[in-house]
Amino acid sequence: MNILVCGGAGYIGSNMTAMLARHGHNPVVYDNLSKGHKSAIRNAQFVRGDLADYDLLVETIKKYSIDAVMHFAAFIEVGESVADPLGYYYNNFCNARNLLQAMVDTGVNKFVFSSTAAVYGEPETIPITEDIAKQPINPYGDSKRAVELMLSFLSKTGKMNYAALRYFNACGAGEDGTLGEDHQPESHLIPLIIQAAMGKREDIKIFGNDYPTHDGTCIRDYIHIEDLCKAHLLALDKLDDEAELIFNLGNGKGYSVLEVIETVKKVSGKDFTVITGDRRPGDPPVLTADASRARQQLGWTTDFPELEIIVESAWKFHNANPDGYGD
Ligand SMILES: NC(=O)c1ccc[n+]([C@@H]2O[C@H](COP(=O)([O-])OP(=O)(O)OC[C@H]3O[C@@H](n4cnc5c(N)ncnc54)[C@H](O)[C@@H]3O)[C@@H](O)[C@H]2O)c1
Ligand SMILES: O=c1ccn([C@@H]2O[C@H](COP(=O)(O)OP(=O)(O)O[C@H]3O[C@H](CO)[C@@H](O)[C@H](O)[C@H]3O)[C@@H](O)[C@H]2O)c(=O)[nH]1
Repeated sequence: MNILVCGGAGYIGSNMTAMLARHGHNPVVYDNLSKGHKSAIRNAQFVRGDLADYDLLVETIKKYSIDAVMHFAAFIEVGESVADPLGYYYNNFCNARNLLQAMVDTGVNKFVFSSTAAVYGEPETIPITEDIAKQPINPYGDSKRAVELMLSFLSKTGKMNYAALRYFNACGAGEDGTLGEDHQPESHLIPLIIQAAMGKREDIKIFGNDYPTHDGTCIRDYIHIEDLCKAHLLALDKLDDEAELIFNLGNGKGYSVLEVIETVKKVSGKDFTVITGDRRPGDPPVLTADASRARQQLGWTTDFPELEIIVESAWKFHNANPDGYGD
């Protein structure tokens, strides 16, 4: 299939682009490079453009005879979204609406959407199943939830089949460890700890050690980027017959911040300074996925569920690329 990968220069989108090519698809990356990296696209076809540019979207869809769209392009920082809600609703919701309009107007009716565990807010039950209440507690999660609702209504018109994939914490490096995480600025736990292990930052700060968890630090469900991308291929296949698919994507096993720090110490063989700071606003204590629906309905399996393997792949990437993609 000819697949438009919006946000294909970013962390997850670039891994997806590589996987699509490996599986015989023809990915076309559409990205404004506001956050992504041109070199992460490798030799995939590339259109530099913004999601707000309806005419360029339509032109691109027609030019490359696009059959389906995978949509990764968004702003992704919870804290930033609290400071700039309008910017987040604009890029994550209004621009997604623009993209969907371009698809409907050109007759493209398969859409895979990057959603997030942040749509659940502070869940009352753990592990999280897809059907529990969706009560986002920040503009980032709410902007993603708003797109989900728009997709649900749109699918009922018969004009769009969609999969909303609710990622838990994406991490590690894919494509033989050469496509890793390089966000500017970086806010994600594993790359930040690795920077501390590499001596690129003075320390790692734990955001709160007074949570109701076994060691007081937050628990998250870390999912390897390759396993995450694999689920997109499976979901895409299902969109021939299904109008509406919603899946959690996580391993179902939680690790605390302290356990992640210990794992990086073990994998790297390095010691570094760990300090404890205040809680970060908007952080729920525990987020772990019940992903049995994806396992049952998609036949999804994970190849790299162990945190140590995930951290090893990230460590390898950051050592080989100490300045990330260097741009
Ligand atoms: N990283 C995670 O753990 C995680 C977890 C849950 C959900 N997600 C979702 O997955 C998606 C990808 O995340 P990521 O970590 O790869 O982010 P990323 O920032 O690395 O990639 C996003 C890409 O989209 C591009 N982009 C943003 N706005 C654009 C616009 N208006 N027009 C064109 N291009 C634009 C950026 O340049 C970048 O290349 C996002 O939608 C995010 O919300 C990520
Ligand atoms: O320097 C740091 C950075 C993070 N953390 C903690 O580490 C955990 C993981 O944080 P982070 O890597 O920033 O991920 P999350 O905030 O859990 O969010 C990620 O995972 C969510 C789904 O679970 C997605 O919605 C988001 O897009 C994605 O960034 C959280 O408890 C943070 O408080 C620290 O203690 N110190």
